Amino acid sequence: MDRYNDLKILLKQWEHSFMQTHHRKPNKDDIAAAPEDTKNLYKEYRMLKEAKEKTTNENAGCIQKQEVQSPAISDYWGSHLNRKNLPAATPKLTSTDKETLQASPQYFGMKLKSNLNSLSKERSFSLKKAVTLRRTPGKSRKDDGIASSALEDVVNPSPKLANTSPALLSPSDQTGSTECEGEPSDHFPSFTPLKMSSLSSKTPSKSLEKAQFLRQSMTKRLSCVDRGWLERCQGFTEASVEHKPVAGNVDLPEINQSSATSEKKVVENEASRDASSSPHDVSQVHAEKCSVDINHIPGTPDKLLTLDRVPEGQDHIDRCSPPLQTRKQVKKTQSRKAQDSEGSDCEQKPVRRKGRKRQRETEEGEEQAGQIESVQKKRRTKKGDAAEEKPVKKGRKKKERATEEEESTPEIQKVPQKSKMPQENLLGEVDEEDVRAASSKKTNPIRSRVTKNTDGNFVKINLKKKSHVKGFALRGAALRKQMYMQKFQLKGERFGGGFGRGRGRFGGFNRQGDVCYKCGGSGHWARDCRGAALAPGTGGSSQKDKTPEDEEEEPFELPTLEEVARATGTLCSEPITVPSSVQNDAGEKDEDQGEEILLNVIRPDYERPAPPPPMDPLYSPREDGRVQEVPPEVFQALQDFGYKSFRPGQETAIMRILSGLSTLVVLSTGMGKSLCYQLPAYLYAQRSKCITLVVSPLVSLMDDQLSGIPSKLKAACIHSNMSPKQREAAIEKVKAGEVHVLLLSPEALVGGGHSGSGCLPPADQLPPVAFACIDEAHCVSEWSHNFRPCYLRLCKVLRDRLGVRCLLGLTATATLSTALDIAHHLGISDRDGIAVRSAAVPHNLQLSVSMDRDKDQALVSLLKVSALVPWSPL
Ligand SMILES: Nc1ncnc2c1ncn2[C@@H]1O[C@H](COP(=O)(O)OP(=O)(O)OP(=O)(O)O)[C@@H](O)[C@H]1O
Repeated sequence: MDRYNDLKILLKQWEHSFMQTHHRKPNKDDIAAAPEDTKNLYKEYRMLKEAKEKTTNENAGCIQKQEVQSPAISDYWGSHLNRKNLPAATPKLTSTDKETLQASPQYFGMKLKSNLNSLSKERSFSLKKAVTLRRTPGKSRKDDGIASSALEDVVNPSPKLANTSPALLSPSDQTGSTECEGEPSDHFPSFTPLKMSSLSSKTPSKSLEKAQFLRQSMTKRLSCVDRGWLERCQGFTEASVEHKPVAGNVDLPEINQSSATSEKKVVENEASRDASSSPHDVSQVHAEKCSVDINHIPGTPDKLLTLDRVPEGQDHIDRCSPPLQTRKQVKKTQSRKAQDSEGSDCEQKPVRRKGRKRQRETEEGEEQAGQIESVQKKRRTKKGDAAEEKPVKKGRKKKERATEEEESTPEIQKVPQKSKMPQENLLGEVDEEDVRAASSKKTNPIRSRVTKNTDGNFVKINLKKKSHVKGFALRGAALRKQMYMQKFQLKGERFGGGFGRGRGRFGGFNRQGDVCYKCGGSGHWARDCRGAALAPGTGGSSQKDKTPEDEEEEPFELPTLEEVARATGTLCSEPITVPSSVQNDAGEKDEDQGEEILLNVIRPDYERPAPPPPMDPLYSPREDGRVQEVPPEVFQALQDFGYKSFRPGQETAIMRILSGLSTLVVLSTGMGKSLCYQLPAYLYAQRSKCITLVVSPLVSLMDDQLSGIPSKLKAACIHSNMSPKQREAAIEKVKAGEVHVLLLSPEALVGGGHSGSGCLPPADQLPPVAFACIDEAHCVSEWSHNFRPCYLRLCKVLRDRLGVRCLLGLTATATLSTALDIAHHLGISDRDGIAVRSAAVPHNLQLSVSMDRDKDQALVSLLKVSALVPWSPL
């Protein structure tokens, strides 16, 4: 080769120099006229070239033959015709090679046409044999589309096959190497991959002899080949010319290594290799079998039957089967496939077949293990099987997903992936380490997911429920109780009182008077008291509750009652004598008699702040207790209010109030009872700074009074519908003396609930109260139809807290007994206190009683009376 290249370089240089001098390429005459050295170089170059071409043709034939013989991995037509084995980038051809290759299909195409008619009459065509070849897996059909056209030429146009008579192929049948010699070297100099260059070791003389024979045989063989098939072969041929290895054909080097030396052995030892049962050699054996069978396919269709005769080779038949079928062929063979059960197996996916093969091998191994190994080893085998089946299943899924990727992946790369799986030996045993590795790969991700879910970072939410709370949450009654207690806690914080249950637990000690009954301290209630109020040893606080700080404190003993009485000067000097009868009855308590005497101390009453002194009346009554005559200023005030004269009862009532005499006014509605407190309030306010309290039971009445009060009077009201700020504002006005009349509810004055205090500030902060008017005074009487308990305490609070001595009761509905009862509460002792008491029924109101059962009809008839007709608005 080196000499050949050197000669080529030298001749190129000479031709280059010739072109520079003559400006044209050298022809034969120029070469003949060249120097002797150049001629010799040309001669030597031609010889070497011719010898090289012949050897390469032989190698190409061998490769084509051997690739046909190794369909276990590629296909019938060899890996060089397999599209998946084509290089990614088609290498470029030289100009001479291109011309040669472009010419060759045309030549053989014309040959094919000319021989078509004559050859078709010579041989018959068996569909059955062709059908056998059509059992091609879809995968192979899809991948090896290049070979499909070639297969069509083999199957359908039987005359073409007839052209390659057994006589011509007899040498190849006899020896595997002789068939390789049928390749033409002239027209396909680069058709043979240069991987076969190792065969160039054959002598050139032998090659020269065989070349002529091969030209004839190969010419005839190629005459039956499709032109398109040959054109598709150009790509691979070009790759061979460029000396680039086939990327996907990994079997080729192995074949090359063995083909030159042991090709015959492969054929001869076929029977002996069938006996080989090694699982690792199974594929190789079947591949060789297929290769042997396929050797006969192009020439003799009868040899196609060998595919069906392969006993174990369903898997390998698929591998050896033609890779591609056209759609027409598929349609034609569908019905035949249904009848042919054997062929149906060939159409199964390779992945599934692979898994079945693995299972079959595993079962065989189990059987062997059961015969040889002990029960303990059987268990190991089962474990190994379980671990092995999982990777197989996993492999199936992966293979389904990445079918195309695996198809393009070389077999060499797949082998190490398979080796990761747990392998079993001939006895069916599985290596435990492999099983652990496989199981760990399978189980680890699952475990990680499980730990992730049970980690606590994720909470399972039931969407059917309307709400979800992580962790413990109160529900139902417990939740309502919690909200209830929280409500009272807020109430205690805001108002300082609230419900008793909420005090100790939720606080509420924001009032100054809230102290513990036991120890007198603040901040806790008596039931929670742990202080020193309890006598030592009584067990108020256990030793466990005592903190070290408590133990360090000095013991404090409460003084006895005697000591307190003596200290305060309230100790009674003379002991109280207990009656004898009581002593006899309680003879058992004689021992404690002395202590009772000592405990008989003067207990001071609760000293309320002294009420302010009552205001002096504007007019003092006469000596006989009657009121004075109406002074002119009173009339003046009446005129100031816009009235010219008093109505009946008003004059007496006003003069009694101005005289400081409590009075009960019982007048009908609309008789002018309001003037009875408005005018005295105005007169008192004219004299000095004071206020008049008007207690009204209803807010509506207060509003009505405020709306109808004379402009001379300044009034304000305090009731429950007002906000605290509004109430405080009204109180501030009262304190400032800007209000003459203060209307308020009895609860606001007396105080509601258990607090015992109303909204009014202490009396010392208020202006002096001239008098108090109780509207709807019948509410005071328990016999009234509208009794309100606060009214019972009303007069007491007015007297005791505010120092009110003059009370005015106003009511429109009070019988005599009720009036007397009201007068009793108001402190009206004299009968004249009920100064004004009009008729219960006004004079302009006539009462009548109807005994009719049909009340509605009686009312209608009454309204139709002539006397009521003018009062129709009624
Ligand atoms: N001396 C008077 N002269 C003229 N009109 C008066 C006099 N006194 C009161 N009135 C008028 O009588 C009407 C009723 O007065 P008032 O509301 O005081 O009656 P009342 O007895 O208080 O009624 P009620 O029982 O509904 O409170 C008012 O419009 C008032 O202006």
